[in-house]
Amino acid sequence: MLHPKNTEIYFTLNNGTKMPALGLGTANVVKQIPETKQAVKAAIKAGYRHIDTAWAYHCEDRIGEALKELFEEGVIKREDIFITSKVWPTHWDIADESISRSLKNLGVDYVDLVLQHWPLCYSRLDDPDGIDGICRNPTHEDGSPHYNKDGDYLTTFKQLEKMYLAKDPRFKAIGVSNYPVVYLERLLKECKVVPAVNQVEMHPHLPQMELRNFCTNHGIRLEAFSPFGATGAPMVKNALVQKIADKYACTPNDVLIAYHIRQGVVTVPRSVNPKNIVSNIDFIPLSKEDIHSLNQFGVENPKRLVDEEFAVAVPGFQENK
Ligand SMILES: NC(=O)C1=CN([C@@H]2O[C@H](COP(=O)(O)OP(=O)(O)OC[C@H]3O[C@@H](n4cnc5c(N)ncnc54)[C@H](OP(=O)(O)O)[C@@H]3O)[C@@H](O)[C@H]2O)C=CC1
Ligand SMILES: O=C1O[C@H](CO)[C@@H](O)[C@@H]1O
Repeated sequence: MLHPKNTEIYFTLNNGTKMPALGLGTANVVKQIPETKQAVKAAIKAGYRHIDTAWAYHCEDRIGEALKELFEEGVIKREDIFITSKVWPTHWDIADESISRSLKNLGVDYVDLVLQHWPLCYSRLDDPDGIDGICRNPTHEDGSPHYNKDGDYLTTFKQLEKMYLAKDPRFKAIGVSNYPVVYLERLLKECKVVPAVNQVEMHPHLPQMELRNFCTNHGIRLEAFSPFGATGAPMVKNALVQKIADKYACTPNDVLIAYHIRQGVVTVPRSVNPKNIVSNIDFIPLSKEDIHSLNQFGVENPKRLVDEEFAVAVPGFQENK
């Protein structure tokens, strides 16, 4: 039976926007940021039509260079691709400014999706070595996160909602990231717009079953970040994933991507290696039974692999520290 490639699968968001199931992640480690441009060009030429980025990744300008060349070469037009950017906690109360900064760096008039990156409010501290002169992860002298104590994390989404309801042409949809169920419950009580997406860490060690059920019931599309377990791709070495890969004669990465797409979850694996970028396109017809066994593995062995210390204020993070 002929299957589509992962890059040919699209999901519809709650406002009718169509989002490619597979995207290229661009949260590259600092030393690999210069490789972002070639990674984006390789991905687009391989058939990817979705780029996941953020102000905080400090690479939107390099993505912009890649897109400029791809548009000029006639490889793609702006309307052919889906771009996500995100508003970082340093910009919790100036989402408008953050969006404008990202569009300038990307060299585009609009993005398809804007996410509130974290439900947190950081102080905005000057940092000549930071991003746009701002310290990305401000801390107190004791190393604890330098939150803005007067800030309310929901302010950011409320600002996005206000711009969205005013039909701001700079984006098509709005959403959140790293929102636990309890924060989504508050958002749904206080806001009019249901987030189109909630981007969270998901993989067989973190199946997020409660969040998955909640988001499905409320029409919020889940998007899996760190599908391979972040830098070094630790999930690739998982014994159950490797056993299932052997069964389908595919790579563990293929299983880790199909695990999401077969459950209606968008995923955005990161790579700067053109061979890996191409290999992540292969669709695997993962069975319901194999998906269930992967979910059950995580239910029995829950493990957050991207447990950011700066997220200590968010329920569900740093709990085992
Ligand atoms: N909203 C949020 O708070 C967050 C969002 N994200 C988003 O999710 C994206 C992906 O998550 P991320 O944590 O970056 O990492 P991933 O889980 O995607 O893993 C990336 C690693 O996998 C390796 N890899 C990729 N493809 C293959 C392959 N076919 N074979 C072997 N190894 C492979 C990469 O190495 P190589 O480059 O050598 O291929 C890299 O080391 C991010 O880039 C970002 O866009 C991530 C974290 C938080
Ligand atoms: O999106 C993000 O990527 C980095 C690295 O994983 C993380 O700090 C942030 O939430």
